[in-house]
Amino acid sequence: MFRLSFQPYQRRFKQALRTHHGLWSQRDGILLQLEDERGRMGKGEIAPLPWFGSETLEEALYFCRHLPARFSLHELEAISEALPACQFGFGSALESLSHRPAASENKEALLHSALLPTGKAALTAWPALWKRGYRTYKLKIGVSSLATEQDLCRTLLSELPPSAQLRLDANGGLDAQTAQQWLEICDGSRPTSDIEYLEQPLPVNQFEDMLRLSKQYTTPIALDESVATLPQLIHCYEKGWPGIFVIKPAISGYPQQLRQFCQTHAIDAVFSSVFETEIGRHACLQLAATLSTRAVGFGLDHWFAD
Ligand SMILES: O=C(O)CCC(=O)C1=CC=C[C@@H](O)[C@@H]1C(=O)O
Ligand SMILES: [Mg+2]
Repeated sequence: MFRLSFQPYQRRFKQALRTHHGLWSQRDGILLQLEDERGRMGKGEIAPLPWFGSETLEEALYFCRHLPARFSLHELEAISEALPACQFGFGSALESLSHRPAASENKEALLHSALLPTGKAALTAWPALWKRGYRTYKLKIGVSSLATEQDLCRTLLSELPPSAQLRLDANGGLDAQTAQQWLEICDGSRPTSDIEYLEQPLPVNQFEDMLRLSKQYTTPIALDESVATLPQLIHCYEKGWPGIFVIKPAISGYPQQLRQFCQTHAIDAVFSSVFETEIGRHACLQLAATLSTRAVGFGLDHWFAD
């Protein structure tokens, strides 16, 4: 049997993150601790991202508040699929309690990608991140006009050193025509271009259009919102998605199930943060270290006040 203690937290961003979903200025989450009958303790984090399809913070708090004072492993392993952030938080706490040390020594070998501020601020932000060792950057698009963002992207690519890689993330904010225009530019600048991939160009309900585009252009397309939870990821895999899968472990569901799927299916995965704290980040990077070779999207500490 287990007992739970938990604490909601808030982390304000230094500057609001502007994406096609809107403005996001504060990360709200829950830190939890499990204790078993042998006195072993395990820490976990619940970091919901409702606009990606996870539960809300309120739903996660309701779940935590309504667990009995002592509960069984069965109850821990039977959390609803409607609560993927809770599944991750309790699943990773269980792993840390039983000291399931995944290949954490690889964590240090991970390459990291830094999320740039949206718009022209990206041009002044990347040099300091370069000095800190980042060689992969992500730029949000699908927020301003196509012409404005394409000019910005061209300027950024002209400034970045040749060894840098750039990821473009539309958060589903393009339509088929503008996605095609972006892919023309991306393909047109290959092979010298540093554009690694175009992330979630179209809304989740346009899978077939993204599948068609993935066959028409060389630049890889990465699904993110479309594969936010493990059931969604499996669904897109079974529909034959040939491209990259962006995995946000903290909202994907049980880490055990995610590990199992990725170990048995050779998918091209990029592990990505949801701006969680060090507790959730540690659990996510333990997964990334053994399941992907691409830079991980956890270069976010510059988004928070020191
Ligand atoms: O993946 C990364 O490189 C950093 C994390 C990141 O970009 C995101 C985290 C959470 C919500 C989103 O706005 C955004 C994304 O779409 O990937
Ligand atoms: Mg994304």
